[in-house]
Amino acid sequence: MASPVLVVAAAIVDDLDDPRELLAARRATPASLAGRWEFPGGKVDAGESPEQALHRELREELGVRVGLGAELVGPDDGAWRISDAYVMRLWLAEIVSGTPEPLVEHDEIRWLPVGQWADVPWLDADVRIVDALVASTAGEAVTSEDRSV
Ligand SMILES: Nc1nc2c([nH]c(=O)n2[C@H]2C[C@H](O)[C@@H](COP(=O)(O)OP(=O)(O)OP(=O)(O)O)O2)c(=O)[nH]1
Repeated sequence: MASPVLVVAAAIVDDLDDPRELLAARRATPASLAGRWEFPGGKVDAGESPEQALHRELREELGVRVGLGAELVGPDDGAWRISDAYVMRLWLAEIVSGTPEPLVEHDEIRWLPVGQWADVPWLDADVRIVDALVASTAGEAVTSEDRSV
């Protein structure tokens, strides 16, 4: 069987040191995925490193440049198996220039506040990844109630 194609994506947060908002993107295409939310990103092209591909995809899809933080290491040889055809790697990221807009395959982007990161209909394969992301950033994401004490 052919080895799965590598997809790279970003969990873009407002602040890598204190992540409170997560950027989710709603797919407009293809019809089978339209209306579901995902991490912006895409396939790695021949000759690209995963990180190069991720920067390219975020420029093309959202019009932003990012700084990458830690990778959210997955259970499938360090990555996240998302289907028979694809395996995904995901990095935390922070915008360093540009204002994100849904330029290509998305019709909406949304900053999800802390505590509501799972509250949109993510692509099926992303649900466990969002859960892992919430768990991995829980220690850093301080609620507004915490801040006031
Ligand atoms: N970008 C992205 N793709 C995901 C996620 N979760 C998930 O199952 N996928 C699937 C959807 C697609 O079937 C597959 C490939 O992603 P893609 O369609 O964004 O790749 P791409 O931008 O390179 O697409 P294209 O230029 O070939 O049209 O991965 C996710 O969180 N982000």
